[in-house]
Parts: sequence; structure tokens; C-alpha cells
Amino acid sequence: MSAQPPVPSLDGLLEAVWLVEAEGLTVCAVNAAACQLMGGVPAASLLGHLVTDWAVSPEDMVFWSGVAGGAPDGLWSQSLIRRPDGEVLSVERRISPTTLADGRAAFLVAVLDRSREQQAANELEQLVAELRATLDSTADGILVCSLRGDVRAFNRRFAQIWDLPDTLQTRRDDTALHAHLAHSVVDTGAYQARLEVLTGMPEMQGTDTLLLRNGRVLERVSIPQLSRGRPVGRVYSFRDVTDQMAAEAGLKLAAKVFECSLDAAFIASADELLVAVNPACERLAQQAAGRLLGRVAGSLFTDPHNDQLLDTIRAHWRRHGFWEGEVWLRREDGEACPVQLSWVVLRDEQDQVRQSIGFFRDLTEQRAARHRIEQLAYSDVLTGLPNRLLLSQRVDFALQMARRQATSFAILFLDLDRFKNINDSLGHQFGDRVLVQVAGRIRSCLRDVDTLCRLGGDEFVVYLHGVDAEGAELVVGRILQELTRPFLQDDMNFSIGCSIGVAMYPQDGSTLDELIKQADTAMYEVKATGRGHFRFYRPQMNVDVLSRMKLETAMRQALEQGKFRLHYQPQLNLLSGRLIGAEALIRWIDEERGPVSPGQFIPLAEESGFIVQIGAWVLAEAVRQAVCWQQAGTPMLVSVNVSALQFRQPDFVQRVAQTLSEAGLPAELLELELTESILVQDADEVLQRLQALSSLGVHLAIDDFGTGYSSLAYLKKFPIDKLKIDQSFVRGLPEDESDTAIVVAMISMARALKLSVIAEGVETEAQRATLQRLGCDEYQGFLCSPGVPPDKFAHFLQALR
Ligand SMILES: Nc1nc2c(ncn2[C@@H]2O[C@H](COP(=O)(O)O[C@H]3[C@@H](O)[C@H](n4cnc5c(=O)[nH]c(N)nc54)O[C@@H]3COP(=O)(O)O)[C@@H](O)[C@H]2O)c(=O)[nH]1
Repeated sequence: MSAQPPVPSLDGLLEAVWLVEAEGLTVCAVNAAACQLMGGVPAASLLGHLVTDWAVSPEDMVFWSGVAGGAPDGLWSQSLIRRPDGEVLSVERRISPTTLADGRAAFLVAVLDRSREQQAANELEQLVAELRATLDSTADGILVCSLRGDVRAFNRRFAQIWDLPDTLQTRRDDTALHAHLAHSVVDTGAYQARLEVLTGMPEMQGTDTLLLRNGRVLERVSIPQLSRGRPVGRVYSFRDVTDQMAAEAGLKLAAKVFECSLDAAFIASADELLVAVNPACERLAQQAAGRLLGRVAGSLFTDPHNDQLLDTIRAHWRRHGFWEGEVWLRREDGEACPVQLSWVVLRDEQDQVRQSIGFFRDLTEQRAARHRIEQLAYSDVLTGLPNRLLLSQRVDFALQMARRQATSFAILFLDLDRFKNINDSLGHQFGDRVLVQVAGRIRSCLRDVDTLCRLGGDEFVVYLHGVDAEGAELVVGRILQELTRPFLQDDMNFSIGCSIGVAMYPQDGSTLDELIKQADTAMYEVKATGRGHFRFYRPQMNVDVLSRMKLETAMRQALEQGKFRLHYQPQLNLLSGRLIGAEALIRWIDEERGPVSPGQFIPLAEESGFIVQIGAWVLAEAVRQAVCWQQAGTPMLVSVNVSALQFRQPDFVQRVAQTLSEAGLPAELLELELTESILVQDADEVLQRLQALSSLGVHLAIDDFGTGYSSLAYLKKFPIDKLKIDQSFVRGLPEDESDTAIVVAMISMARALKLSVIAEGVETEAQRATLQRLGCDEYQGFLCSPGVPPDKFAHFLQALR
């Protein structure tokens, strides 16, 4: 180590200093601060070192290498030096040329250690870079402004959110940037106003929402930027909440749907406890939410066919994630109501049940409608009885069983007697109510295993399960007896007869159709031979039905071919015995059949409606005959039977008037015999017609009085002239007390109402005398004469006038 040359004392200097000989570039003197800077080494270890050993920066290297070519001016700049231990220090170094005491050129190197400042600067730079990176990586857009609004910084996200053009990102133009922001929002005015407020209140914080023209929605948070507790600027953060708002709107919508759904809905927790119910659920379960929440959801439902309902549901959940089916909802009032339940399970990523949502809907009305549809398909609307379809299903099943077990059963065909009269006279609504009563009565005679079916109209079919002929006869007897009991409808007492045909399986048929057909045939046989009874089917009966059809055809031909005739039965005054009238009675002698009784073909004509044509012919013919008698100088009242259907023809009165005027017969010489059933039809309509007929001058008599709805009400109301006591009451006179009593009552009633009375079917003198004694006015019957042709009647005209 060489000794320090004579140099000015350096130790008083605070900065590190060393002297470098220009010639060899060796360090010839150092001060204590230099020793300290170079790592706390002794001065001796530094002396004699080439200064270039410590140079690091190219600038220093260039400087020292330039020294040989002439003393440079010096150098002052930030630089680096390498310590003997190899560490590089950041320094501020100043090199100044100087001269040693011996005159040699030298350089004074003064060095200030700047490594701390440099480190601080580096750290600051790094911090800024990190901050910048942080700012750029935040999800929110950040804008930092001065208090005046000058833009200090913004991050990348801000540029994205606001769709900043490149020019505004690369070149600072605060005015243009603020203009871009203001223009991007829908309500520019409100945006500007808000900025002004914020500018005027630097410490204010706030959050608001901006709707951009591109449809996005931004949430803006504005907070003051503070430095030492004082606002120095403002930081705006912008968050795109468009999707979040849409999701929130979706959630709100879902909540609304849940609330307002007409279907009942509930949400259950993972352990199936109710956590939410909607109002429809409360309504249907008849329980407030407070009572439902916390209950096991499955406890609301039950299935009478499945006592493991919940296990079934859970098993289905495992496979399909939902369960759907019809169950019963237990309600507060203890009643259960049928519901359609859809129960969906919600699982998380680990496939664990998180929640379940159930929807259910009241099926009461739907079931009722379904039941009603089934009822309509299988039952008769009026009576609710099974219809033909249901009957055939039951009988098909019965046939299979009966075949297998070799048992028998019966089919009954029931038809009400003269029900048409009820319908015609009292109207269809009345008739319908009667049918319902009848159905109830028949049903009461049957067992549960039997089936009563209404075919339509007044026709019923009964399937009697497992009976033989004897059993069938017992049931039939019960039905006939039950239907004989008087009916009461609308304060009206009346009786209804019934004719029943019976067919037995297996002897009368092997299908339902066959059995019904045979029972129907048997029923017709009953009708044809007196009604109100029953018959078992016999093969011969089919022939009878055929003959009825033939009879109807022949009857129509008879009218066309003018084969009908009228006979006239004298009507006499009981006291004087004088002839007072003639009842016209139709007669028909068929070429094949010979004389056919009106008792046989008139009911057939009434059933088919052909009575209207027959009636018109009878009226015209009787009037024509009366004109003949009048012209012959023996005018005589002619009495004509009018059937209910004929009277109900809208133009009936007009036809009567026309027939009279065309023939030229005074109306007073015509009497119309009306059955009681006609008078109890639509009262106003009947009254109108009767008044019209009466004002023509036609006489009106009530035929067969006492056999129908004998009611004082209509006798009082209608312009009736005469009552005809039915021959069934006359027959028992004078012995039968009740017949006598009835006849007395009728005559008294007629007296009270100032009506004349005629008795029909008088066959004996005793009957005639009794009637005379009881005060009857007139009579007719075989005692005097049956109905006779006009030429024979002429005899009475001469003899009894
Ligand atoms: N709508 C019309 N009905 C008519 C007409 N002609 C007849 N009839 C109805 O047919 C039923 C049977 O009539 P008929 O066989 O002619 O019997 C009548 C008389 O012959 C019979 N009669 C008369 N006197 C006696 C008697 O002393 N004994 C006895 N056993 N029978 C007797 O009574 C029948 C008259 O009945 P009515 O009409 O009630 O006065 C019968 O219901 C006729 O009404 C027609 O043209 N149109």
C-alpha cells in the first residue's frame, strides 16, 4: 500500500471523496466517508486502486478512458459504483479536475450515496406499476378526477364500459372525454346536473344509476379522494349492473309468479319442511301460511290407494327429479280435496337435495265434470238411470257369467199405459216429472244387483240378475203394484198403468238385443190385450207384432179407399124417452179381417198420429150426415168424438168452422165429445179454443167423465155444456154402492155447474130407472140401440122424436 500523496485534507467533507491521479488513474487519497461508503474498509485498502475498478456505468468508463487523451472538464451525474465487496451502489457522483500539491493533474471524485433514494424511487415506481395493474384488473371502471374535474386517471375497464374511442385513451383531452360520457347516457341533463352537485360538494359520497344509450345500466359510486384528510379529487367507480338487474328482475318476476299463481305452490327445504307457500296454497289448504310453514310438506297429501305415498315420490325423484300424480289434499276442515300435484326436487352440484318445489291444483271441478261426462255417456239425463250403453255393458258381463255358471236372468220391457195422454194433455215438463217418479218407484222394487235403464220416452228395461221365471214374476208383480198406487204431481192425483213384457235368458235369446226384442214383443201383447199386466215372451208373439204393423197399414189404406163408415147411436131424454142426439161411432169392415173394432184400431191410430186424419174424416162425414137429416126435415144433434191429438192441432177450431160452413150445418147441431185429458192441457190455450168453439155455437161435452182427472177447476172455467158419465160407472148400477155414489156425486156436480148429464152404456131397464131416479138427464146404450148405420137410424128419427 502506498502512502497518501500530499493532498488537501478531505476528512472534513461529509460526502465520500477520493483523489485520482490523472496519469495512472489510481486512487491516491480517500476520506473517512469514502471508507465508510466503500463498505467500512480501511483507507489503506483503497489507496492505489485503479478508479476504473469501481466504475460501472459506461459514462464513467468513457470518462476515465478519455482522461489519457487530455483532461476532461469533469462530470456530474447520477451513476453507479462497485464497492470492493462487489456491491453496486447508486450514487450521485461529481468528478472535478484538480492539481496535486506537487503539480500533477488529478481528479477529485465526490460521491453521495443515493442508493436509499434510488431504492425508494424504485419501490415507488413498482408501487405505481402495481397500482396501475390493480386498477386495470378491477372489475369496475375507475375514473379519478381533480376537484375541478380534470381527469387524473382511468383504468382499462372504464374505457371498456364507456366504450371510449382509442383517441381518448391515448391522448389526453378532458373536455372530449367528459363530453363523451355525457353523450353516452340517456338522460344527459340529469347526468350533468349530478356532476355539478358533486363538484360543488367535494366531500359528498353517492351512488346512483346511469342508463346508457346502448341499453347497458351502470351503477356509479362517487367518493372523494382524500389527501391528509382533505378532498383533493374524486374517484368514480362504474359497475355494469345490466345483467344483475335483469337477474333481479327475473327473480322479482318469479316471486310475483309464485305469489299470484292460481295454482297452489310451496317450497320445501332439503328435509322437506315447508319454507314458503303462496296465497293459493293457503286458500286451498284452508290454512294460513303461519300454520303451514315448518310442517312436513308430504303431510299435506294422502293417497287412499298408496299408504307409502312419500316413499313413492322420493323414489321417483331419485330417478326423474320430479313426481306428478293425483292425490288428496288434507284440509283444515278435515275434508280432503283431490289435487293434481307436481313436485320437483332441486339438487346442488354434489347431487344433494337442496329444495323442492310443489305445485298443486284443485281437481274437484274437473272430477265433477269428468263424472258428469261419464254420467252423460252412461246414463239417461232425465232420470239419471243407466242408459242402453251401460245396460249392455252390464248385461254382456252377466251373459258371460250366466254362460259359465249355467244360470238364468230376466229382461223386462216396461211401457207406461197411456203416458202419451199425460204428455199430450199436461205437457212434456209435467210428463218428465212423472217419469222421474216412475223411475224411482220401479227402482224401489229392485235389488242393487239389478239394473234399471230408461230406453227413452216411457220405455224402461230392467235386467233382473240371477232370477228364474218365478223370481221374475215376483218382481214384476211388485212393480205393477207399486205403479198402481196413485201419483201426486202438482196437486194433481192420477194413476198410471204399466205393461210389462218378460224375456228369460237363455230360452228367449242369447244377446241383450234379442232379449229386449222378445220382452218388447211380450209387452205389446199386453197392450193389445188390455194393458196393466205382464206377459212372458212366447214365440207366437212375434207373429202378433207383425199383425199390428199390418193392421196399421191396412187402416191407412182403408181411409184412402173410403172403407170407413159411421154408425150412430141414439141419445135419449131419460124422462120423455125422446131422441135428442146421435153419437157418431166409426166402423171399419176390412176385407181380410172382417169388422175391426175401433177399440182396436183407434189406439193404434192415436199412437201413430193417424188419428188426426181419421178424426177429420169423421167430423166431415158426421156433419154431412147431420145436413142430410136437416134437409130431410128431421134435424138432429150429432155428437163426434175428438181425440186429444186432434184437438191440439193449431187449426182445429178453424177446421171445425170450415167443415160446418162448407156443409152448411148450423153449429148448434154439432156436439164435440172431448176427453178429460184434453181439458187439463195448457189451460189458457184450451180455454181459448173452447171459447172459440162455443162462440161458433158448437156444443161441448166431456166424454168418459170420472175416468181421468175429474177436476172442478176446469169444469168451472170452461164453457162445457154436458158431462157424459162413463159406462164403467153405469155398469154397476143399481147394485154397486160406490158406483151409485159416484154417479150421484157427478150429477150433483153437474147440477151445481148447470151442466146437463148423459149416461152411456145403459144396457138394462134397472140402470135406466136408477139414472132417472138419480136425476140424470139423458142416456144412450144398448138398452135403446147400439150404433147403427144412417138408414137404420132414420127409424129412430121417425119413432122417437
Ligand atoms: N176418436 C174417435 N174415437 C172413436 C170414434 N168412434 C169410436 N171411437 C172410440 O172407440 C172406442 C170404441 O168404440 P166403440 O167400439 O164404437 O164403442 C162405443 C159404443 O159402441 C160402446 N157402447 C155404446 N153403448 C154401449 C153399451 O150399452 N154397452 C157397451 N158395452 N158398449 C156400448 O161404447 C163406445 C162409445 O164410447 P164413448 O166414445 O166413450 O161414448 C171408444 O172409446 C170410442 O170413443 C171416432 O169416430 N173417433
